[in-house]
Amino acid sequence: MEIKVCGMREISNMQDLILQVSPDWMGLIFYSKSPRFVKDELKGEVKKIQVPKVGVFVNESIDYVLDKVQKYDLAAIQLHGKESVGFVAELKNQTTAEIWKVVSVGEDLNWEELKAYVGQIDRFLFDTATNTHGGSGKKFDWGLLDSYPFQVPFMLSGGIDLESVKRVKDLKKACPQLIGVDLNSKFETEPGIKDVAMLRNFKEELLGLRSVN
Ligand SMILES: O=C(O)c1ccccc1NCC(=O)[C@H](O)[C@H](O)COP(=O)(O)O
Repeated sequence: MEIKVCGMREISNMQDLILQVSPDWMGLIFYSKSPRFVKDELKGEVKKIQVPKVGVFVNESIDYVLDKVQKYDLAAIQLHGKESVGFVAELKNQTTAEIWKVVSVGEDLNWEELKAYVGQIDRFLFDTATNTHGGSGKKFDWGLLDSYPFQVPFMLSGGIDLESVKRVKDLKKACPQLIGVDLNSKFETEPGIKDVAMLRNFKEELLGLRSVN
C-alpha cells in the first residue's frame, strides 16, 4: 500500500521525512488560502528533494498547474476542486505527470458522475467534503467505498490517523483498487509541519513491520 504525506512546507521537515519515513509520495499544496501553501521561494530546494512529488491544486488554470509541474518537477497533479472532465483532458494533452482527481465526499457518492473521468485520470482520491477544500482532519463514511465500481485505482484520504490502520486494512480487503493512503493534519505539530516519528509508526503498522498494541 502506498503512502502519500501531504502538506509539507519546510525543507528540513521534508528532509527528515525522506530519511525516516521514505513515503511513496510527498504532497505540496499550491492553494494560497491553505496554511500549508508552498511559497515559490522554496522551489529550488524542494526540487532537489528525492521523492515523487504531488502538486495539489484547487480550481487553478492550466498554465498555473503546468508552471508548478515544471518548477517543482511534479510527478503527479492532484485536482482538488471542481475541475471538469474537459479540463482534465486538456491538461493530460500537455503533461506526462499523472493526474489524480479528488472526489469530495459528503453524505453519498454518485458513481455515474465519476464515470466520465475514467480513462482520463490515473487515480481517484476520496477526501472528506469541507469548505476549506482539504486538510479538515475529518473522516467521511468509508463504507460508501464498498461499492466502488471502477478498475482505476484510488487513494483514501480525510482524517486518517494512527488509529486508522486496521480500518484501512479492512477496506483494502473489501476494495483491492485501494492503492494508498493520504496523510496530513492528524500527523502535524502545527499546520504544514509533520511529526515524522508518528508517520514512521503509521507506516510500520500499515506495512506490518510492527504490531499494534
Ligand atoms: O491540506 C490542506 O490545507 C488543503 C487545502 C486545500 C486543498 C487541499 C488540501 N489538502 C489536500 C490533501 O490531499 C489532504 O491530505 C487531504 O485533504 C486530507 O487531509 P486531512 O483530513 O487533514 O488528513
